[in-house]
Amino acid sequence: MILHGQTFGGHQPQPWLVFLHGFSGDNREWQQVGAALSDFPRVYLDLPGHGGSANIGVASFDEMDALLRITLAHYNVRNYWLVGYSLGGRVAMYHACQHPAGLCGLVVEGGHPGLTSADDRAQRLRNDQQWATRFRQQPLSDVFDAWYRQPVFATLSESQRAALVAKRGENNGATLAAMLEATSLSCQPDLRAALQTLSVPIHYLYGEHDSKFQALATQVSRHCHAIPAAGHNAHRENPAAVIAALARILRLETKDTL
Ligand SMILES: C=C(O[C@H]1C=C[C@H](C(=O)CCC(=O)O)[C@@H](C(=O)O)[C@@H]1O)C(=O)O
Repeated sequence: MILHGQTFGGHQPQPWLVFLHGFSGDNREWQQVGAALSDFPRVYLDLPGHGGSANIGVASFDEMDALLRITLAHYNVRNYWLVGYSLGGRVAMYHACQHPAGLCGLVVEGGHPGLTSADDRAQRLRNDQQWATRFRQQPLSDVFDAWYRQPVFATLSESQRAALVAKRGENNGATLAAMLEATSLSCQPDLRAALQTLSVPIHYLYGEHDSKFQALATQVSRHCHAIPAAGHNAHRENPAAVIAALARILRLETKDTL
C-alpha cells in the first residue's frame, strides 16, 4: 500500500521536491507553486484519508511516517526536499526528526511543532474529537463553514471562505475524521528539541497575517520567511510570494549539490 501521488519530471535528476498538503487538501494543493519550480522533479502526495488516498488509513504518526517512506521508495525518490503545509508540515517535521536517509531539507509552511503541556494536549484532544464527530455526522458544507471560521482562518474573506468550503466538499468526512484523530496535534510529540538536532536545513514560511504561526516560526527554524498579504494558507493566498521564497531557498541550499 502506497500513497497516491502525481509526479512530474525535472530538468535535473535530483533532488526531488515532495509536497504535502494540509488537512482536507489534496495533491492539487501545491501544484501551482510546484509548476514554477520545474527544474526539480516533483511529487505531490495525497495524505491518508484524502484525495486518491482516501481509502488509506493510518493510526499514528509512526504509521504515517512508515507509509511516507514506502511511498518515496515506490516513486524512486532518493534525495528530496519535503515541503509541507500545516498538517503536511507536521508530518514533514515528524519525518525529518527520524533522520531519514536522502532527506536534503525541509520547508514548513504554518506547521505546529507540538504542544508542551498536558493540559493543552487534553484540550486539543477534546477539540479534535469534536471536529471528528462533526466530520462523520454533519454535511461537509456545514462543517467546513465552521472550520474556516476558526481564529487561525480569521483573515479569510467571505468569498475566500466560500471557495474553500466548496472545494473541501469533495472530501469524505469519515476518512478525514480518521486522519484528524490519527495525526491530531494532541498526540504529536513536541518536536522542538529534535528539530534542533537536524543536520539538514529547515526553512519556515508563514503568512504575515497568521499571528499564531508567526509566533511559532522561530521555535522551528532560524530561517523564517514572512509571506506578504497572506494568512494561514500562504501558498493559496499569495502563490507568487511562496514561489519566490522557495526558489530563493532552493537556489541557496542546492547550489553546491547539483
Ligand atoms: C485550527 C487549528 O488547527 C487546524 C488548522 C490548520 C491545520 C491544517 O492542516 C488546516 C489546513 C486547511 O484547512 O487549510 C490543521 C492540522 O494541522 O491538522 C489543524 O487541525 C489551530 O488553530 O491550530
